Amino acid sequence: MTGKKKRVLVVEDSPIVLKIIGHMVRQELDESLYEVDFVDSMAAASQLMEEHTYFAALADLNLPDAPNGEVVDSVLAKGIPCIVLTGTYSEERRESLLKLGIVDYVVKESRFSYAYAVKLVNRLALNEFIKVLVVEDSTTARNYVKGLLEQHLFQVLEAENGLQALDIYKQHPEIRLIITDYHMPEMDGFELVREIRGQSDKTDLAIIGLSSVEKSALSAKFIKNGANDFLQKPFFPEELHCRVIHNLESIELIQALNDAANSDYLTKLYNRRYLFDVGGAQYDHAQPNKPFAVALMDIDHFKAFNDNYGHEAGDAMLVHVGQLLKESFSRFLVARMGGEEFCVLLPGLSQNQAYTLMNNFRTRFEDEGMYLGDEYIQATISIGVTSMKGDNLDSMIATADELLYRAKEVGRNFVIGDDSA
Ligand SMILES: Nc1nc2c(ncn2[C@@H]2O[C@H](COP(=O)(O)OP(=O)(O)OP(=O)(O)O)[C@@H](O)[C@H]2O)c(=O)[nH]1
Repeated sequence: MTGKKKRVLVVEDSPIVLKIIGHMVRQELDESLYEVDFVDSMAAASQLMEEHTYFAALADLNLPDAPNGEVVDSVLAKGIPCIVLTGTYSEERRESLLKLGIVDYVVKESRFSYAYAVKLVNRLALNEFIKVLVVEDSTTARNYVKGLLEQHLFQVLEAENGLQALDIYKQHPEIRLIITDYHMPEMDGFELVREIRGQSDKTDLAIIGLSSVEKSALSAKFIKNGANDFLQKPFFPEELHCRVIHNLESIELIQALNDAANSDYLTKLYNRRYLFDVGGAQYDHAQPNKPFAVALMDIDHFKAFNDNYGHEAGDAMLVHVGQLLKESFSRFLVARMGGEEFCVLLPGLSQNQAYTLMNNFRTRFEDEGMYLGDEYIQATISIGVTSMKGDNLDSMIATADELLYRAKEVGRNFVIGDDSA
């Protein structure tokens, strides 16, 4: 990891609870991303907060030197998102904690509560990169929702009606969640949902509709129009947070499944299936008057490489090729076809341009080997590159394959293009 680690403070006086949280931290928080400090008193926590900048804190409400939640106040006063650990639960306690602006509270009941608290830290780190659009004409209601989302570190954008929301969504297509009211001037919530669903489906963008209790039929209508979920007003902060997290996690899960289905497990490049699905569509929709090149490449004598250095070293070499390809062709679709064969689609590139890029890659690969323990090992690659358009992507790949075969025939570590064939 290149950036600085995020620092998390845990303040808890019970040794047993500290031990369990320590275990959860090791299980849930990647140590290359987080640095966690454990202390058992307000005095020690105050000292550390003077010395470091914290990303988040888990703080016990009752400490021997701070029996009335003073540590929570001081964590919040420093602007640190705070997850409160409390031994007891009561309605008054809950209300007073929420008023303070904490991220969440966790009743110290079982290891599941501690797991929840620790996982929340990870969630906050993800939230920092997520844009949420709040669409609501009442400033008070909008600010309320915005404030709750900001406690969970989301980047919040605001719109007063559906039309404004559409405009903002156009400017920020990376928005992952829209929370929208129903009654608004210019364009109401239903119309907004219908419009948005014409552009993005439920697996790319979540929409939560807000409706009042008196008009509970609105909730069903929101869903029928394409919202992922709804929330009846007035709602508790916890309800909003749970719905938000639940909907984002669903999208993230689907995204992860899609990624797994489309990528190669070893090199993390796209796989053959993705190449033919997405690359095939790219080819079919390419402008007929524009060039389109396809390169197919294969590591030389890879069987011998495996025999000499072992299968694991072979795997490492495949990952190495994948990394170099990603770096060298970041603008283009790169896929692992299977085995030691890779493909790059180069829409818009002429034969000459594609040939030059491929030859540069060939020499780069030849020059930049990799370390296997202390040993520096190198390999070479042969490439076939064509810009002769066929009926479809398959036929171009077949042509590139013939050229690749020629590159092997003439001695390997070679690029063969249409002209040189
Ligand atoms: N380590 C490793 N090896 C693989 C993987 N997939 C395929 N291979 C090996 O790649 C080798 C490909 O060998 P061949 O097709 O005979 O070709 P080659 O030895 O590279 O020879 P040329 O292509 O003619 O230069 C086989 O030994 C496969 O076992 C993989 O995922 N990991």
